[in-house]
Amino acid sequence: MNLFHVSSRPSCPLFTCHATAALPTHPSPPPPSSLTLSLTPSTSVQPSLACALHCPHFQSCSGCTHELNLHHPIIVDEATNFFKKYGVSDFTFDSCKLWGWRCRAKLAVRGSSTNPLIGLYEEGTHNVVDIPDCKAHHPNINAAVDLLKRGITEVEVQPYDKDEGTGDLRYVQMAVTTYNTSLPAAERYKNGKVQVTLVWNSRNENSSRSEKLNALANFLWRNGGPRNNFHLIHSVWANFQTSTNNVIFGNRWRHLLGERDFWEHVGGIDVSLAPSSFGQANTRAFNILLKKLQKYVPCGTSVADLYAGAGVIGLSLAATRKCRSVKCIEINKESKLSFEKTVDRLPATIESSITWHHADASKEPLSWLVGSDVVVIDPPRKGLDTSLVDALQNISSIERRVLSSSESSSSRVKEEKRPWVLRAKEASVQVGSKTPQDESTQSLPQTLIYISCGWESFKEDCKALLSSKAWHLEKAHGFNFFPGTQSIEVLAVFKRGHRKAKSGKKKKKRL
Ligand SMILES: C[S@@+](CC[C@H](N)C(=O)[O-])C[C@H]1O[C@@H](n2cnc3c(N)ncnc32)[C@H](O)[C@@H]1O
Repeated sequence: MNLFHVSSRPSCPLFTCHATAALPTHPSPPPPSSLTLSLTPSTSVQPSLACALHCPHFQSCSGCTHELNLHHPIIVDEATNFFKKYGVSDFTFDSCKLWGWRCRAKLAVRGSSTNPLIGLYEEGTHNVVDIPDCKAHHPNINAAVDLLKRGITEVEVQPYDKDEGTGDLRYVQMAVTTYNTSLPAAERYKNGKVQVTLVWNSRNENSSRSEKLNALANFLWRNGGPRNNFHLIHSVWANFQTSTNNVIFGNRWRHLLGERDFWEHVGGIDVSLAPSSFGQANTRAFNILLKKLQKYVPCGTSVADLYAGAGVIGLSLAATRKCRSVKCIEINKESKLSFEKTVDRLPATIESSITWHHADASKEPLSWLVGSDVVVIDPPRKGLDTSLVDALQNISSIERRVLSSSESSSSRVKEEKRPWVLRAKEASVQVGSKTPQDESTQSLPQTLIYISCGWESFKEDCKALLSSKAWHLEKAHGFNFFPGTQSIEVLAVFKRGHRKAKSGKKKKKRL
């Protein structure tokens, strides 16, 4: 049985752009799969010629909105102009991997047991479009979807019917790990294994139809597990959800088969990601972003990682930048376990004080900023909570107040009494022998690194931060995290205060 669905990569014709990397200047091989473009507003990209999606589901599926020029979403031009207006004229855009980039997909399951449909909703409806040949998916997600469909039919699983609230299988999450050290590095990506989470329409594993769930999991393992020529399935999990709203996952997760731990290697560290934890969909692009990010964090600094998920960003910085301390703040308690596992694999030589806090970054945001030199924020698409924007806008005056009060009260340290702050601190994980720093004597961040997946909200937040004059923009980079769409990931570096005038010797005027 051939489980490996191989899609032929579309050939990519020559395009024109101003690039820092050496680009072909004459008709020659296709461009590398990843390019860093240093863009000026005059950058020209020939419209219809450049790298195209070539996906049979384009227009029926709502996943991709753009078919041409995957390497250069139109929004990049807008971003280039935006950053130029705010003093950054060397915005770069990394086109990353254009096809087969999605390593994490949440797909709806509908239809019937003899004709299951697995895919995304048609725009503006709850009709599911089957997308077996999706060009954005890692090819092994498509192979696992194919296997799952066969299992649904063989085991006679009823896909969910939203109108009636009947059926068993509602959604499936597929996550690919591309980290297998038993293979040469060049072979690892394409041989990624898939962690499958079946979202089952029952309260728990004791429901009358859980026999079907186990039979489906066994089918996947028998036909895609380690005993097959091609080992496709990493593990099978169940999530139980009976709610009638649109929330995909319920609160109950069960590991059914295969390896419990799911490892990926990004930003220089091994990262554990449970299916319940947030994970970036584009593993390769995320790795490129993390490497860029590391350059902006001086060695030995203290970092606050807000909206941290399983702490991948903070822990990658702890390892590569030898941070004095790293503090991760995340609202989803499910990410805690993955954080702890990742920490267990960090090199023993790391001496940072590392903590993870189950907390809402919008409540008392200042309490998370105090004591850090660098704050990294990576919010969901809707952008920053107003309370955090306020704290960042007023950071200079707050700092003056904090410093003067700590001077006047010299060694008197105010006891923390606010219950929500105390609760969040209690719910924290502390790693390493070093105790967290005494925050009462510390200053506030001088560097703010904003990682954004929502361009519209980023622009608003950025304007608000700059209007306060507390920050200026120093650098900005874009990454093609979602080729085929008009969304890009942005990494923007802000520094405190006014931009320093460029030092250059002015020629003396002759009198
Ligand atoms: C875009 S993800 C980034 C996660 C992480 N930085 C990473 O790259 O893996 C945003 C994260 O913010 C978390 N989040 C959302 N609202 C939050 C809040 N008010 N306080 C803290 N975390 C929040 C989400 O649960 C999610 O894990």
